[in-house]
Amino acid sequence: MHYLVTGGAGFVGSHVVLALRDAGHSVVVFDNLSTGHRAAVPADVPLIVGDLSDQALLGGIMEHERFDGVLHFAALSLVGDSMRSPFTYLRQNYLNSLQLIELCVYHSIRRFVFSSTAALFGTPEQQPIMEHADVNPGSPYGESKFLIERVLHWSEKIYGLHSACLRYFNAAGSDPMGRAGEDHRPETHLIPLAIDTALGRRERLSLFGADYDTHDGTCVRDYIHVTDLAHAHLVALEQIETRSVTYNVGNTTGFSNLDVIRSVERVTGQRINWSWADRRPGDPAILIAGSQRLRTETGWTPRIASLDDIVETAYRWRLTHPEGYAAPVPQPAFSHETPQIPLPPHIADFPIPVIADEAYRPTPS
Ligand SMILES: O=c1ccn([C@@H]2O[C@H](COP(=O)(O)OP(=O)(O)O[C@H]3O[C@H](CO)[C@H](O)[C@H](O)[C@H]3O)[C@@H](O)[C@H]2O)c(=O)[nH]1
Repeated sequence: MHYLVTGGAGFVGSHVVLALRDAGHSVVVFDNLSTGHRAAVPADVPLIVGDLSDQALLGGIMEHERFDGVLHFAALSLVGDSMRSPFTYLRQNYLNSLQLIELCVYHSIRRFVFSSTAALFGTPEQQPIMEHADVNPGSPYGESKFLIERVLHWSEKIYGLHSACLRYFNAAGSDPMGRAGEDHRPETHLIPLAIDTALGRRERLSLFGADYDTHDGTCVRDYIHVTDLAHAHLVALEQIETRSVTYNVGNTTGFSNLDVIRSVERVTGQRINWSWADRRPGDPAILIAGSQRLRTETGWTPRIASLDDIVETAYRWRLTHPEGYAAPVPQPAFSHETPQIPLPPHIADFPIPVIADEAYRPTPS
């Protein structure tokens, strides 16, 4: 199959690109490199550097290439950030995705995999959180993802676009073969920050909130290895041959922030210098996945399930990539410059399709 992967230079997207290629699929990555890295895209995978808001460019690419499906990762993804910049999150995540989905329908692309989030559940009473739990986003980030799920719901009902909404819990770790890793700038996620503190690359780690209603007062999260998460995309693609699905993707085990600190200390053999800080706005106390639907319907199961093993892969990547993707990564002589696939000469003038809904309807076969 031939897939377009938006945000394929980012943390989760780049691991999914590897999984797709390992499974024998061909991939084109579309990324504006605002948070992703050119070096995170394998050298023989075409990378088109462009922004999701550039409908003309996306439309031109879809006109030129026949994609069997789109996997959509490009998004702003920080809960705390979204509390400070709600409109930016809603506009960029929701509007850009809406346009992308419209383009998919217009170009008769039949499969769409969407990186959704546990953040759309807010602060649920019941843990683990099942797929049918009430949606009540606790942040504009979670809300923006839920709005896109609704667009996909109607896109299937009216136009037959099959989609998988994968609600990620906390993606962590790195490719066990060392081909990709986590490199956010600035880094805001607990595990890489704790590792960098253990390595002496950061002076101190702040732990946000000591008074949550959890076993030790710190937030509890369900950490899912990014390669297991990537495999969930492969099995989801099989499912959406015939229908749309929504899955929670997690390990079904919760670890507190203090548990994470202890795990990083075990794996690295170093004490972590940390101190308490105020709660971070938008953080729910506990998020633990009920992933039963994904497991029973697809047979998927996490292979790197222990927290120490997850941390170990992240640690190994950091040791070999102390500067993340900024360090020189050996590249073959053939290097990709934008755009990687030949685009039609009239690309810049490609008309933005503003078309009556009727035009989208698949012709009855
Ligand atoms: O310096 C830090 C950084 C984080 N934390 C805490 O560590 C926990 C995990 O925080 P992360 O930033 O690592 O991850 P989040 O749970 O905020 O968010 C992640 O998981 C979410 C779903 O649960 C979304 O998918 C989101 O995009 C993704 O970043 C939270 O309690 C957070 O407050 C700290 O105490 N100190």
